Amino acid sequence: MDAGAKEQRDPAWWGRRAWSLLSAVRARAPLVQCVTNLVSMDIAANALLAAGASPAMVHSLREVPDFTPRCDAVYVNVGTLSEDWLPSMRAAASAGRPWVLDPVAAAASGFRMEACLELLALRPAVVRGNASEILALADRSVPAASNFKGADSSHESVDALEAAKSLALSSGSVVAVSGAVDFITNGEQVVGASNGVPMMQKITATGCAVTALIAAFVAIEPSDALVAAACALAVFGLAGEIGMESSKGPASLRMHLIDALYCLDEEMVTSRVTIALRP
Ligand SMILES: Nc1ncnc2c1ncn2[C@@H]1O[C@H](COP(=O)(O)OP(=O)(O)O)[C@@H](O)[C@H]1O
Ligand SMILES: Cc1ncsc1CCOP(=O)(O)O
Ligand SMILES: [Mg+2]
Repeated sequence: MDAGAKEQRDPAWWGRRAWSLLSAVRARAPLVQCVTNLVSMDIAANALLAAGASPAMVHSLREVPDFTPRCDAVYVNVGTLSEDWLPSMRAAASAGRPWVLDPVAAAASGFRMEACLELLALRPAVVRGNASEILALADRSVPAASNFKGADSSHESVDALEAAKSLALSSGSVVAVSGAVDFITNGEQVVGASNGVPMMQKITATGCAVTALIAAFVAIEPSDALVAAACALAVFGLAGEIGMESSKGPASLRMHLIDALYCLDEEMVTSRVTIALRP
């Protein structure tokens, strides 16, 4: 990105970009193969459908050669990793389609960390995790931290910003750290997306669902994964904000977030998406 391009990327530019990518998802309904965890399957598929994409939860190794090449993007998520599924993840990630990785609870075990690092070496377009996951991946270790919370983060997204940058440089992938502010970086530029509500952390697999949405946006914009990831995170966060207006707690937010994602219009997206290039 040259200096001229940077200057054009004001908040209004991001709003228009988010709307154009969401509109393209709706128009083209990209097919997204999801090799994802058992907890997330329902919300990830429903989030993709509400946004206009076509989800397919296909994880048999024997189906990858026929199915994956016909997909517009692949989503790999290690949340309920088992030895049986790892070969499918490897194969789907290696099928030549743009793909994204969600390293759920990367520090849960040596097995999971090794699997994440092996998958990362297959060059996802984007890796999206919470702060604890990105810190662990960047460190390539399973720390004996007393505050380890499994799939939940025990850090703020800003705590993982430097780790995200170094992980992006070492892996060649765009790295997105979610949280109160979502940071998205290719190691050089950093973009912050500030949409969302804290209650989203109280719904299981919202992180998994937003990573699925990133895959749909990457299917539309494979040559600019940084922009695709930032816009997907902001759009999902905005759906959370609008959904929260009618919600009493996590269960109703889950429903209203999906409805809001489906109902987003140009005015809402261009006026409320909050994305900015960080200095
Ligand atoms: N404190 C917060 N304020 C606003 N949005 C948040 C907050 N924490 C998380 N989110 C949003 O919730 C979604 C899931 O993020 P996160 O909880 O970090 O992931 P995970 O579920 O993988 O731990 C993202 O869209 C993120 O932007
Ligand atoms: C609770 C849980 N356990 C294994 S996968 C999973 C879901 C994690 O979802 P998220 O990373 O979006 O919180
Ligand atoms: Mg997660």
